[in-house]
Amino acid sequence: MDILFIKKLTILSYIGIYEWEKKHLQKITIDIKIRINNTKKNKNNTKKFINYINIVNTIMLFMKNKHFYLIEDVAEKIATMLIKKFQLSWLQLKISKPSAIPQAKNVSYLITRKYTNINNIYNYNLSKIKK
Ligand SMILES: Nc1nc2c(c(=O)[nH]1)N=C([C@H](O)[C@@H](O)CO)CN2
Repeated sequence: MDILFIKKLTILSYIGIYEWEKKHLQKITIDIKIRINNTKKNKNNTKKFINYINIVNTIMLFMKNKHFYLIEDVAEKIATMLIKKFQLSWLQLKISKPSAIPQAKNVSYLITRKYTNINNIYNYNLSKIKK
């Protein structure tokens, strides 16, 4: 099994449950591990690949100018979006908020998600075509 690993993608975002956190940018970091099936080839017999720059740009665009309450929400939303958009079979995503607890170096939320429901993928693609 191969893994594409993006480590400590750093983003300034509006995140937190308190009122002041809606207007105050805070640093979060994201670690993502993506399972890669390296045996797949396309019609021209060349290897398919997941462009990690596209993954990063998708996350940055998603986070831009939005407020999220919980790090749990951000993890779930990004994981769902990446699985659907890039048709990933498995990913692990860790989101960290280093400034959250003064007495702790970091606080993180770690999730592992699989691509399980093909209907969701079709719905997603369809909704994009309709726009
Ligand atoms: N389980 C969680 N607990 C808390 C979160 C969170 O995202 N998930 N967030 C906060 C505050 O926003 C805190 O980070 C402010 O510094 C508190 N608890």
